[in-house]
Amino acid sequence: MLAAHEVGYAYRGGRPVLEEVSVSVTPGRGLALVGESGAGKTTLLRLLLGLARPASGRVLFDGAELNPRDRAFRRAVQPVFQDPYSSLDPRRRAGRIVSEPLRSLGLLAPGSRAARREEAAERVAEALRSVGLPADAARRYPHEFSGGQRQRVAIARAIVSGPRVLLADEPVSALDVTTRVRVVELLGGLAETHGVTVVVVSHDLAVVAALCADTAVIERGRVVEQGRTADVLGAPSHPYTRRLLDSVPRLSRAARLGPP
Ligand SMILES: Nc1ncnc2c1ncn2[C@@H]1O[C@H](COP(=O)(O)OP(=O)(O)OP(=O)(O)O)[C@@H](O)[C@H]1O
Repeated sequence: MLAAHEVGYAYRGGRPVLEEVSVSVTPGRGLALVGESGAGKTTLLRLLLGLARPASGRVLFDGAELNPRDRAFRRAVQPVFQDPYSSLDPRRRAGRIVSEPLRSLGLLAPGSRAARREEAAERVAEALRSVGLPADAARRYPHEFSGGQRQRVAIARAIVSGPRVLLADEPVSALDVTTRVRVVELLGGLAETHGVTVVVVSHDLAVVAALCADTAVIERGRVVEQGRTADVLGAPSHPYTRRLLDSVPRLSRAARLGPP
């Protein structure tokens, strides 16, 4: 459905950030991209979103070279960003924010202005319901929601067009722990009920295990290990993955004990 085939990428004048990276998204199987900070995960997500073009290799959507202007692609592949504070326009009501993809992708049936507005309102209400927000949330501005609710608004905007893939970059890392669990459950539920496949960048391996059947481990711009999440995290074959897993108990122990 969506794949990177031996892609390479470098930011202007810099060293390569990705080298010969191949990953593919299989319908119904969430894919996690994990690796240390700076490994290139976000850059890979940007290539899969068509926000940047690979310097070498190819990004394919439904078997053909990805064209970011292709409406079918823009409808099918939607982003969810890390920080719902900065990804939602503070001057617009949630209803307007969530309906934006319907307008920009021309998904409203042709008809009178009033009929289109009514259709948009119905589809927005349905998307808001799907993410567990009341329909009257449409009238509120982003600052009138909690962080978790704001991320739900962002997810409603991502699903309103009926996408096949959600590309989510650290979708819950800006949230507190309890809210995080709820939003992960929401994403997992949407994957089942709406048939969307999630591609998630996360440093939280619990999130990865909950959402993704497959995992690719990236170290300094290269995929060093990939396969079923249960295998990759359960019995890692690459020393880098083992180090990544080893750092988890250390981190949670440190968090429990607090500063020395
Ligand atoms: N706009 C940019 N211009 C130049 N270099 C960049 C830019 N964005 C990222 N980089 C560099 O590219 C490399 C990969 O960054 P990227 O954000 O893809 O990593 P990441 O694995 O997502 O890291 P993190 O987990 O910290 O978000 C890093 O060395 C980073 O410094």
